[in-house]
Amino acid sequence: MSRQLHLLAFGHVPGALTGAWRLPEVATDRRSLLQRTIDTARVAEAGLLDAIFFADGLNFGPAGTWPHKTPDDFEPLTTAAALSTVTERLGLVVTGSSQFQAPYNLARQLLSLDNLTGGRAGWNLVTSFAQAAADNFGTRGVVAHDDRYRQAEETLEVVRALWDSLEEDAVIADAERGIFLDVSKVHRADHHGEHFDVTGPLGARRSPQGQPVIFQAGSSTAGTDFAARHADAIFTGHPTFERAQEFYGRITGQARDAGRTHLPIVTPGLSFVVGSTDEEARRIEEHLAEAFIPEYQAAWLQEVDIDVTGYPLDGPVPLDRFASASEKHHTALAGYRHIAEGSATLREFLYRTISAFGFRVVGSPERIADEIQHWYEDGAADGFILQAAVVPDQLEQFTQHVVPILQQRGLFRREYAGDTLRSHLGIPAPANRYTAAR
Ligand SMILES: Cc1cc2nc3c(=O)[nH]c(=O)nc-3n(C[C@H](O)[C@H](O)[C@H](O)COP(=O)(O)O)c2cc1C
Repeated sequence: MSRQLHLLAFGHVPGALTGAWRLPEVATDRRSLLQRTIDTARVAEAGLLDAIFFADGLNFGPAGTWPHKTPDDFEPLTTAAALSTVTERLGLVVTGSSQFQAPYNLARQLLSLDNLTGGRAGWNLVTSFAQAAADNFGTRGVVAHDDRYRQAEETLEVVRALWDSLEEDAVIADAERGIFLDVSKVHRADHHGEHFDVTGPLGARRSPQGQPVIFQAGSSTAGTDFAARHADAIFTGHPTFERAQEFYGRITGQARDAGRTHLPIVTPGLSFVVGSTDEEARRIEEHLAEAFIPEYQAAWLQEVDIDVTGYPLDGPVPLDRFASASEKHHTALAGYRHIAEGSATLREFLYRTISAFGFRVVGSPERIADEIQHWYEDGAADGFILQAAVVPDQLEQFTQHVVPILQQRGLFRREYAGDTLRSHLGIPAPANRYTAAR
């Protein structure tokens, strides 16, 4: 299959802009948060996007953020299940922690979602860096970084073994004999490792796409090593084309070295403001900026060991309040430093960090399409995760005005080629290990 651009959208309401709830058009909107989430998924599907994506930090964030937050932190898996009933083709990618969830539960929930959605589920496997998340699970401190990846490795091994419990043709449904399953095609995981002992089998049939798609976002040495070997698709975030291109070359090189024939898809974050002209986009940007809450953002950054709370917003960025580049937040810190160096004031820095997971473009549909094409054709990305400031509004501007340009240029699909997330992403279904061994 020829190479194809992939577009996913963040599904969190009311959007990626902290303080989006203050915008008059949001504050006076009578839709419930659930309805706004549903509308966002529908816009994503009408725009033929590959998937909608839900991140998850397993905590409510630093206390300094609480006064400014909306309690819309829906749990990703249940949200995706609800959205599956109002969409037909759109992929649904949910974050699940290898650190705090038992592999059996993860395997069961994700394969259930995959079956219930006709093969549209993806798992964003995270190792959960936040101390505040650890505090919610009764663990005494965050497990050391590289140990988290060792555990992630074993979690994924167990989950995949459980997903292989039933071979494709295990179901025979012989009503006459009362035999539903051919037990020679049902397998226990019988896993005994450093962190887990799991017997299995998992009583769920193979999904229409074989198995859920694995997404990963590691950026440290251990993280990229893990992603290069295991991920079907890789989330990442870079403030400049050059950094993204370097990352893309490195991670696909690592995947090749690991012997992978089907290379992972790399999708950096793209934060955008689209208007009919560059001038209009700038006006919309000014309007959005009025809702921004710098105090929220300063408090939020404490989570990645940057503590600039209490410093004058119109003064310089206090760079000595940034942790030295730790493995813990490797790429994030590098990205924030880059932003800090180009910001005249702390206020400007804080505003620009709302798109820290990615590149930011403010402009006409053509300008945004040009950037996408440049990154895609010049080796920096296979696609993007769209982080609209306000959803569904800004996402809809994108699907209505940028997507048609990408289609005209032959970069993006004009219709879905299949019904599963794997078919959108062009990723083959993995063979069941027992079937393959026959
Ligand atoms: C687009 C994107 C989305 C992410 N979503 C989550 C998330 O939902 N939950 C989470 O705990 N971490 C999330 N992360 C953080 C990564 O899982 C990872 O911890 C981070 O990139 C640092 O990499 P490292 O763990 O290899 O140091 C995300 C990262 C990116 C770039």
